[in-house]
Amino acid sequence: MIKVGIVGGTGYTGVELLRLLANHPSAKVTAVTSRKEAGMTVAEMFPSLRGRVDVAFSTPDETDLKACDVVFFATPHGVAMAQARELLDAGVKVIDLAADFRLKDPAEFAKWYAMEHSCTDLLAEAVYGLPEVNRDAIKSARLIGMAGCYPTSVQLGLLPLLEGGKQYVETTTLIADCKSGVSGAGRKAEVGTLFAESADNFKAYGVKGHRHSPEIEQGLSLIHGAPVKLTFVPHLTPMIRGIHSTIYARIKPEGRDVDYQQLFEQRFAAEPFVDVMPAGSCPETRSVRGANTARIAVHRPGNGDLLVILVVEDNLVKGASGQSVQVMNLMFGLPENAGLDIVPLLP
Ligand SMILES: NC(=O)C1=CN([C@@H]2O[C@H](COP(=O)(O)OP(=O)(O)OC[C@H]3O[C@@H](n4cnc5c(N)ncnc54)[C@H](OP(=O)(O)O)[C@@H]3O)[C@@H](O)[C@H]2O)C=CC1
Ligand SMILES: CC(=O)N[C@@H](CCC(=O)OP(=O)(O)O)C(=O)O
Repeated sequence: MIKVGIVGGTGYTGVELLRLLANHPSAKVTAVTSRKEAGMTVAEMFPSLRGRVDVAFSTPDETDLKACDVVFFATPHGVAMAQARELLDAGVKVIDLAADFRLKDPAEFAKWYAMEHSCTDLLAEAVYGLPEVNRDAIKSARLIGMAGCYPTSVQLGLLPLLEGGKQYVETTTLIADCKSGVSGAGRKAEVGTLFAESADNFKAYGVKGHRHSPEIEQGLSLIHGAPVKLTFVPHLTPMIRGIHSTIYARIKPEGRDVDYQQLFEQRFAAEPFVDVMPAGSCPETRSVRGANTARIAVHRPGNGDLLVILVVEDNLVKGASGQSVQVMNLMFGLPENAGLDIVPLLP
């Protein structure tokens, strides 16, 4: 049994990890931290886990994380980079759900996250946690910087078009118009996610620049093998879970005769967690709620020069905790879908 530690078990991605790992056949949560709720059992805090998780929160200082085989950081940016070195030296694998190990350039990290990177020596070693792109590297990694929630959906939606230097679409005019449910902002108190502020409302944010833009451009440029530019506009929608990304890509002359439905179906045929919908479909966020699946549809309106790619995922599952369990499975040589064989909850 793999011994799992979770730093930040009271947040939305933390409790989602607890839920998913409660059903995992080969992993058990043996340590979970919270500074505010230390002493309380997980089941007292989250009655949804009564009878399923038998562990109590303890403070990060009191928790013996070095006794774990793997530690997930479900914490704000800046926490994992302060502890990763010590854990790795003790032989513990580290999976960070925050952005500490996503961007390869520490100056970009400082610019977007308003803090200096305190562990730059590990940036080169860290592997980006997006299995459909980096599966082999993940299998042998000790340290993972999980892909962000919006970046997961956008990179999956563009993967078949850009991979390996493909010249089907223009790579300087890409647009990702993305919408997220409010759990994407975490469980911390913020005026913008109050019911009275976010319910019955719809708004864009971060239009001038969002911290996921450099992550998406870095990832797409690596996928393509040449610089890729993208305009990313996130929106907040009055739902709890879910991301819907609408991606626009202008077809180049070289891409006019491509059968895009077939391209997407073939690219993802062997992927356990990516479902390419039949031609003409419009995937709904509720079709993936609670599950580790991204559903994708590719459209070419009027058979013209613009591709419209629709991607839905659950931000807390394929966008965060589920994908991080998928990554753990790969790191430990387990079946990739262990603990993740979940039918979405509907309605
Ligand atoms: N929500 C989402 O959809 C997604 C989130 N992420 C990323 O995952 C991470 C966690 O997100 P989320 O679960 O939403 O966040 P939350 O705000 O819901 O939870 C944060 C957790 O971290 C703990 N924590 C806060 N500060 C510290 C600290 N300094 N040291 C140790 N523990 C701390 C909190 O507990 P306590 O204060 O009691 O210690 C809490 O359990 C973030 O980096 C986020 O960007 C990634 C993809 C999607
Ligand atoms: C709705 C909302 O506020 N979403 C968050 C992104 C979700 C998140 O936590 O970002 P990571 O995937 O990088 O960890 C935001 O825009 O900052």
